[in-house]
Amino acid sequence: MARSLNLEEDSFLKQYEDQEVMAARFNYYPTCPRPDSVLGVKAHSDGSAITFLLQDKEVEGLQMFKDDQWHRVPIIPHAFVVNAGDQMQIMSNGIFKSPVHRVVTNTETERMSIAVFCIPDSEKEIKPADGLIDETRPRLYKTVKDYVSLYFEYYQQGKRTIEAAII
Ligand SMILES: O=C(O)CCC(=O)C(=O)O
Ligand SMILES: [Fe+2]
Repeated sequence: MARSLNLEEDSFLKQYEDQEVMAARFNYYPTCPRPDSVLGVKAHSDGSAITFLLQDKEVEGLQMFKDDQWHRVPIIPHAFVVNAGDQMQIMSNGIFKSPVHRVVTNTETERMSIAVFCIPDSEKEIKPADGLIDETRPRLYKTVKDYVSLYFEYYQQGKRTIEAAII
């Protein structure tokens, strides 16, 4: 990802490695009699740097918000959905966007997924890479630390954490 922005290959990794965390979440969505009013997971962006998601290989449910609309994410069996998280949005100075997504429920079939979150070391400072800041593209985000703790606080209040990091 760094190379695709003409940065040194380790520019993002060196910001966050040492005690970085890979946390897996196993999601189980039972059938729901009222999918019109109940979500499996409310709209959010991930607080990670990167998320690898293995969707259920038969049951859809994940949706991404783009251009003011929700779009279903099709199932590609055995393929991962790779999402940039908020901390990647910060390190890339807004070039890689951390998408808002949600999971809808259905009346017919239960669904499962596994999300693996790659999370920077909570002791490390995360900030936009120097090579991505210039007069035409000013720095967009503050330096953050232990973003995930802040993330859970904001998540519970239904707010987007990335907004707190905007300069
Ligand atoms: O179940 C899914 O497809 C997505 C779950 C998700 O967005 C998450 O665990 O952060
Ligand atoms: Fe997510």
